[in-house]
Amino acid sequence: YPQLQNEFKQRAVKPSEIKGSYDYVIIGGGQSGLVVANRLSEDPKVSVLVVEYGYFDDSYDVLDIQKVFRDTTHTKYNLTSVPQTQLGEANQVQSVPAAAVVGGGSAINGMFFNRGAADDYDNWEKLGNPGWGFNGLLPYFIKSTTLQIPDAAFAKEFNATWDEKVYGKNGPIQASIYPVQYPALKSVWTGFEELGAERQKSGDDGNAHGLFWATRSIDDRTRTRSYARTGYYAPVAERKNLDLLTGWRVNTITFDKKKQATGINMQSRDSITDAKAKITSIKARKEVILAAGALHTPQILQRSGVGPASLLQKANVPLVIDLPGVGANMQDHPQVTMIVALLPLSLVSPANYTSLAKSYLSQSSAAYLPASYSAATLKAGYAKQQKLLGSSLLRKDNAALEMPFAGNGGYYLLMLTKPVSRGTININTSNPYAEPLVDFNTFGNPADLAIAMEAFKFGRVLHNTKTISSTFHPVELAPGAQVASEKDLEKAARDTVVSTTAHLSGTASLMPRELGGVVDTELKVYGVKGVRVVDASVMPLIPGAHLCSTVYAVAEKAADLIKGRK
Ligand SMILES: Cc1cc2nc3c(=O)[nH]c(=O)nc-3n(C[C@H](O)[C@H](O)[C@H](O)COP(=O)(O)OP(=O)(O)OC[C@H]3O[C@@H](n4cnc5c(N)ncnc54)[C@H](O)[C@@H]3O)c2cc1C
Repeated sequence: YPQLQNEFKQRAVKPSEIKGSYDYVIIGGGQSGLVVANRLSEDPKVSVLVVEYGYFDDSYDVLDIQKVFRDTTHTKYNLTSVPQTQLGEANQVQSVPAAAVVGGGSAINGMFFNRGAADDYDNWEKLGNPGWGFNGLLPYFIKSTTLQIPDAAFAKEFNATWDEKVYGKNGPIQASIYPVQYPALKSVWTGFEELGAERQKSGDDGNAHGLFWATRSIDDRTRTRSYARTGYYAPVAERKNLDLLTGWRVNTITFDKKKQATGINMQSRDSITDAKAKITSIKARKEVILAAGALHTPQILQRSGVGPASLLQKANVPLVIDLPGVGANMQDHPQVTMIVALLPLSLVSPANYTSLAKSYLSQSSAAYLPASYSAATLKAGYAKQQKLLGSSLLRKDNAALEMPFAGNGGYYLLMLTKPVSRGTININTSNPYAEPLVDFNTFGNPADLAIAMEAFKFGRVLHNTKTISSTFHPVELAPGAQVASEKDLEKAARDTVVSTTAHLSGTASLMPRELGGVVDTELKVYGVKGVRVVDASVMPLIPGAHLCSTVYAVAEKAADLIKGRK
């Protein structure tokens, strides 16, 4: 790839070159961290340090879209969840995917690049966050992207459509409709239509329901990955006011007596097992910005004394501010596999959807929350979420299930897009420097289990449509036709559910403090000064989409807020 050399441009600072203070210190050079670093350093008078635990990965495999699921163990954290006793015995401990590399999740993800329905983001606004609905985010979805129009012959053959208005023309991330498709895709499409799924011009204009062409974060000119490093970092790597330090871990944010953040403590990654390792302090003259992802942002806050008081007491961490929401409200998209359409619950389960949604709405709101959600604020926040989610489940223009389809006749991923169970990410109280304890609490709320069982049944209905059955003659390999009774379907769901689609979110939520929120509408952490969160942790409700596109929009909006442009 000689033509791609520029994509790997870098100016890695050596530890000895690091200055003692910067205007902004960004924790994490992953996806959101690089967006904010780029935008803040546009002003040459402003100095920015990014501290990233991972390293640059200059392997061309990163860019090669055929290597999308290559072995990335060297660019990931290696951890598993706590046992989830509500799941099948062999399925309780699950891996927790999280990137550790410059570019973060955007460097290793599957390059699905879609947005949730307008209703998903409007729910953020309805939780008490003016400016954070779909219309408030749309300018940032546009700013972060460039749409690459597919070849006309391809578009005609596959009837591919899109809405140019909702993408940018010069945004850093290339969004394309991938023009290499199996011809049999058309038959899968027809099968969905037989069941009443509606074709949309686009899913990214707020209409993410029914059938539509989703974009991928792929630069179609070179058929390579377009990600935060190529789009946001490489073009500005030479800026002298932007330092990126790799292979270092931020331990804590430091505060003065007035709870004003003063900077960070950090140590080199190769010293983290050494109890006597040298700790380096860096001052932040203006702000410390957390972009460490939904897994580590709550851990760093808790380690710094910002989090649930009882947890911090157990861990012997001196309390700066009691914020029960740090590490709570954790959401991901669980998936059950039966070996893209975004389907409203009414389509997945025409006979039962009203009763499913109503039975969820009639639950006592605190009934299925994790035991650690003792704070009244967390319960109040979930009660408000329950009303919004319940009514979204009843809507016909919002989806409860995602089924991406490729047209190769198999492999249906059934992803629950509106999980109602809530998990936690907390520091390990016996060692806050070990990896955090992740409890997805998948199916903690029986409403998620009920929807997963309906998803299995829907897959069978789809296989039996005239077009799909006659084109593919599908044979169900898993869970298998013998799994028919409600009891067996429930067991299959518990035994096979995958807790994550690598969409960890919500652990430092954008919500009013009295609803268990952690950051305000300017993404400032409640109760302290000079700390913001700009990553996937702030999403108060997980949108019904893969998260990358929303992370770019949130980080772009965050950068404007920090610069004082609203
Ligand atoms: C395997 C995988 C597949 C995915 N597939 C898709 C997909 O196909 N489509 C899609 O839309 N989304 C996908 N996602 C989700 C999406 O990529 C993420 O939601 C998004 O990248 C998260 O961005 P972020 O900025 O919140 O965190 P990240 O990009 O994870 O950035 C956090 C960074 O902080 C660093 N860090 C953490 N702790 C510290 C510390 N103490 N000190 C210094 N640095 C630290 C980490 O090393 C990391 O680089 C996938 C994610 C993964 C992991």
